[in-house]
Amino acid sequence: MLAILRPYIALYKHYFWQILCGLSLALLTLFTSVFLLSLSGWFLASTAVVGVAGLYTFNYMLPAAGVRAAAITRTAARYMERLVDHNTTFKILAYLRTLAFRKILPLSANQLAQYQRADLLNRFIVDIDALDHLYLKLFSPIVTALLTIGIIFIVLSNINLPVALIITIILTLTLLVVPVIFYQAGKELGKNLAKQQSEYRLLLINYLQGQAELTLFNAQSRYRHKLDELETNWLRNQQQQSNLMALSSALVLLIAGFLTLLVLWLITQYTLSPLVALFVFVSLASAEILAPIPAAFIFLGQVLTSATRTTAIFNQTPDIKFVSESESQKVDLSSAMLQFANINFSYPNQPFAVLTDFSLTVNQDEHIGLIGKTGCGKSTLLNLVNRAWEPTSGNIYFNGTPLNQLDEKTLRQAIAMVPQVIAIFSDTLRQNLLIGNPQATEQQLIEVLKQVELEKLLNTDQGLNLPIGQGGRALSGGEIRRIGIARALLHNSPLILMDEPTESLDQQTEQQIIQLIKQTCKNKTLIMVTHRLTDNPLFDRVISLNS
Ligand SMILES: Nc1ncnc2c1ncn2[C@@H]1O[C@H](COP(=O)(O)OP(=O)(O)OP(=O)(O)O)[C@@H](O)[C@H]1O
Repeated sequence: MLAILRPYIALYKHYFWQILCGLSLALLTLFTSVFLLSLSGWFLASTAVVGVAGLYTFNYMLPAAGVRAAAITRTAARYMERLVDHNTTFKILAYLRTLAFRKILPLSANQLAQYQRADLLNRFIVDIDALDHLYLKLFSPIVTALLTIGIIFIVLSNINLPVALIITIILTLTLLVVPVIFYQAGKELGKNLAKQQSEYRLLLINYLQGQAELTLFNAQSRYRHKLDELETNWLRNQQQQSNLMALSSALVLLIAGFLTLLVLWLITQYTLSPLVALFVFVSLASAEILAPIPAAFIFLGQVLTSATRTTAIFNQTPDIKFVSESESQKVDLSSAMLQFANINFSYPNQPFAVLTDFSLTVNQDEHIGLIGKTGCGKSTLLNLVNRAWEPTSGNIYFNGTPLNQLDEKTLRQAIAMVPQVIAIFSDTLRQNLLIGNPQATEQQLIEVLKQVELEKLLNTDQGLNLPIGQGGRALSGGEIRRIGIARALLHNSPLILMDEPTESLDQQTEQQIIQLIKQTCKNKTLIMVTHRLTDNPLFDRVISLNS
């Protein structure tokens, strides 16, 4: 268990002072609680003893002021403790989330393919969120309770060692044994809850994304039934978890009550010093010290599952490694010549080779059309140039330098890609274009929109700030391709890769796009995957991958 949590606990050293401050405030809160209880108890008992006779002789003011001061200090300290602890937790979560993002980004398509998108999102949000229990509900209360018990023992042992020992032993045993019982009782439940939460999100996201199809095929209710079933089970488990938590609080209260009775009995039995009455209040307050801990252990199963799932992401090392900028070979980026030398490639766990001993030289400013039967490996070839995948053997050279000796920035500068499916982000037209080149000026953006014949998108009051994508202005298939081409043009790289840019377009739009590519790629090297021989006039050479 510790091995799973160690990497996350190790993070706490970066937040040492904040954690120390949080712990001190937690201690202050607990001690003012004990003090408040003791003083109020004493005050009530004393006023009862002196009765009306003490109206003019008993000093009511000082203890009353003490009670008020303790109550205010307790509230303020609790508030400050929550503020500091939550701040620390948010900082830790922010660090973990940034780390997870940094780990996910360089993973290859193959590595990411093992996760469903919704599952990845789940790990990123829910699992990392669950780790906040670790500090807020486990680490901080346990350390505070241990310190409090230690300090209570030191103070009480000076008054009466045997009773102090009895209280300390009972509190320590409760701290050690009760959480273990509740951890065991809640372990499976926690695992199931983490799993069910993740499954529910996955199913819900699929349901929402595929709602149009589900409605068209009248399959909504069947899918909904699955979702409802999962939700019912999930709620049942949540209810069981709440029952366990209630049971843990009841048990802790019972132990605190028992301890109080025991101390009272000891005082009356052995007529101990009146100061020992303080022990009664400590026993009463012990419920506050211990109560959060068994409940936290019920969540431990969930935290462990989330930690395991998060660590699985953190431990992935990218399949494809880029050399650093300082190690990178310098290449000329004003033009592009590409050589494929004896490339062999097969996808992991696939029995057949997609490319076998493939060699080709694409000269500077040459336009190559890649054709071949569906599934023969055309898109794969472009992805090898992009280094989304690595050839099993053989090398690809850009202007004479092997691709794997270029750092990522240089490679991305060298290549612009128009993929088969172009992502339109739910953002403004401007931001969607700036993906191609964040430094592009307003004038360049307008110019490129004219080049790809999309200037009509500027005919609104919003201009480049027109929202597009989900929730914004809808774009036709041809317009989306043009946005893809516009991004590639803005990128201004010497090599352009296009994966079926005219696929599923009508003949007229297809011809317009071909003309557009012809014009805009005049002084660039182009490799374009196509199924259509009508694209032929665009190419200097057509390469068939079938042969
Ligand atoms: N990630 C992957 N894992 C395993 N096999 C894959 C993967 N991607 C593609 N393939 C397989 O590799 C082969 C080549 O795929 P690729 O997409 O390169 O073909 P293509 O020639 O571009 O096809 P199309 O013309 O239909 O787009 C196909 O048999 C495909 O099923």
